[in-house]
Amino acid sequence: MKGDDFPITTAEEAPVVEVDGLTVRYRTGARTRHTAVDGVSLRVEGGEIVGVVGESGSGKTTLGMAVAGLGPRTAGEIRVLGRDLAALRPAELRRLRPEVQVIFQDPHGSLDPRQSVRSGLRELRGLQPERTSWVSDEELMAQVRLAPDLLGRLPHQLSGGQAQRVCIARALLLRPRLLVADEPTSGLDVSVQAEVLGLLLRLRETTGVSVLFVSHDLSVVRRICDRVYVMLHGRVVEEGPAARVLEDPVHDYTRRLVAAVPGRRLRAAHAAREPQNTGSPT
Ligand SMILES: Nc1ncnc2c1ncn2[C@@H]1O[C@H](COP(=O)(O)OP(=O)(O)OP(=O)(O)O)[C@@H](O)[C@H]1O
Repeated sequence: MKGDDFPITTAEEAPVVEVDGLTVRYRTGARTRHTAVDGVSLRVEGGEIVGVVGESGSGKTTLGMAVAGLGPRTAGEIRVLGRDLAALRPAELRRLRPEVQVIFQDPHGSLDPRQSVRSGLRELRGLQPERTSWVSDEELMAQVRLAPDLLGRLPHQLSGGQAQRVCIARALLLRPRLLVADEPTSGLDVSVQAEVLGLLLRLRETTGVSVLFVSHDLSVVRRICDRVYVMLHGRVVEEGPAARVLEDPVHDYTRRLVAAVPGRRLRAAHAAREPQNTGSPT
């Protein structure tokens, strides 16, 4: 089999991502290591939105970056569409890489400040011409509910919400099976946050994309996630359907996290699980 031509297992056949016993240790000095992720196992099925929650420093970002193939892995296995990332040859890895795209907290920081939206998309198309030919720039903008005249703008001419939608559009252009979204709405106003969450839910319906949603905000997680993993000191201490975990937590730590959320916000998030108003182009 040619290295760049192996068949990628479809989401129907294998989970989009399976993580088994993942451990990540950072070197913190000549003789010291910090274990940021400690034997974590998780899976994300096709079309699922799966949350990873926990306090600051619990290892969420480290886990998300390892799943995206962008961060270190000390031990354990990460399988994307049934393929063990560590066992792939470079050409196979290059082929698999676009299947997982990342959206970060700071959309402006993720965009090249000198590039208009359109020239940024052009550059991505140049890198992956076959994978990106399925959609025009204008259609892509419509998918993320952005007006086409924003294509000519530079990042600093976009609001935070618009810039995050551009980042989502850039990720979608590559037709990924998984979005790793690391606190994607944390820097946004509440109403803009709701629009971006609504957009992610709608994209899941229209494209079948799965999302690994990293967040410390339980009301946001309750609003969009099907299942959730709760992390403490690098370990998963509780997992299950988001409704069960956040409304009837078993682990003391999860109880404390839930208790810290003003009651009204979790109830509002519960109500917001109903059909979304994703807003019109902005
Ligand atoms: N490059 C690094 N070198 C050393 N330690 C690191 C490094 N990156 C992260 N850490 C440590 O690993 C632990 C997990 O960090 P991580 O960023 O994954 O947590 P997090 O749950 O995403 O936190 P936050 O919500 O604040 O982003 C923390 O104790 C952090 O200080």
